[in-house]
Amino acid sequence: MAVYTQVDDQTLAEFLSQYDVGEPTSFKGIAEGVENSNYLLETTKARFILTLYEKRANPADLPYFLALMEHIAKAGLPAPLPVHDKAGNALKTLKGRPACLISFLTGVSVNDTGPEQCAALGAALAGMHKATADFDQTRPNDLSLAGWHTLAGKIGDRADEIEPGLTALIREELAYLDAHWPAEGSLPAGTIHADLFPDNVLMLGGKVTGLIDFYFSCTDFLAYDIAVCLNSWCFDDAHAFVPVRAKRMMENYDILRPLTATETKALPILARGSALRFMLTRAYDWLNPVPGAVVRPKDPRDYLLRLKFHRTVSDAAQYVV
Ligand SMILES: Nc1ncnc2c1ncn2[C@@H]1O[C@H](COP(=O)(O)OP(=O)(O)O)[C@@H](O)[C@H]1O
Ligand SMILES: N[C@@H](CCOP(=O)(O)O)C(=O)O
Repeated sequence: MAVYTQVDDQTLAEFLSQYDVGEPTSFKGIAEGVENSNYLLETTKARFILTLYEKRANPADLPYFLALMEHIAKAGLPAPLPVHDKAGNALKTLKGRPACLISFLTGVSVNDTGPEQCAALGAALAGMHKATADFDQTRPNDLSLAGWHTLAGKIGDRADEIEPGLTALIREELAYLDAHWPAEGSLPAGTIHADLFPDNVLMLGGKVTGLIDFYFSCTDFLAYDIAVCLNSWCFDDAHAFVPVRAKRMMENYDILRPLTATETKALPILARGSALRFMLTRAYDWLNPVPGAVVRPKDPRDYLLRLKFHRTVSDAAQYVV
């Protein structure tokens, strides 16, 4: 459960008086997520999510994230719509933290990532990439190569507390990625979600009803988003890769936005980078728990296993056979 900052009733009432959203009828901390504090708010008018931005969120990036969500929602895709207060502001301050009220989307966070769900994901991801083609704001991906080096430096040799030999493996992998990561301009780029894990996709009856948690979104290779989804959707509970999931996801993505041959060829290296990225953030959080926070840290070793798998892949065709 991720609640780092507690909000009491009186503070909430004062905050809500700045909006035209009705009176609160229920307010609960949400039992998922690891990055920010999230509350489900029900009022006499509607349901909302109240987010207080924590640790990794850079306040300077928040206007970008909110504008992006608004752009996607207005394009007719199921993204949360930021709620503006009576003075027209969406980004506010609560308990000394940046905060925002966003619309509540119906649906259930995906927990079965079978082929049908992966197919629906592929179409939704391509739809998002198409809908953001005319989004004119940009944000560098601060969790790409340079950011991985910074994180690895902060973790240092404590990585061996997670698994003996991990420090050396991280060093070796970073050297490989430095030498092989695609150069800027070599692959189609645009706005990516960058964290489209199953818990950030809501579905009902097999249909995508919500794309949420845009707080790592940035401008990067579009195919990197596919690599993130290969990692987070296409492995089973025993961390074995399931090619039929990848096949259905990529087939459906391709219908809306066909991948170029260069993008397909780059998938193994993008998947290696993406596996390392999530292993590093998880490793950092594992080794540096936030005192007093209500949060369930995620296991970095799951992504170490994925990384080891991608190291055996020399051709993207191996992902779909
Ligand atoms: N707009 C929304 N509509 C419905 N549920 C949401 C919405 N935003 C977040 N949630 C719920 O809150 C949980 C945590 O949100 P998330 O943005 O993933 O948090 P974090 O950034 O801390 O990881 C989600 O798994 C989902 O259950
Ligand atoms: N998806 C990341 C963690 C980021 O948190 P999220 O709950 O916002 O997805 C991971 O699984 O490591």
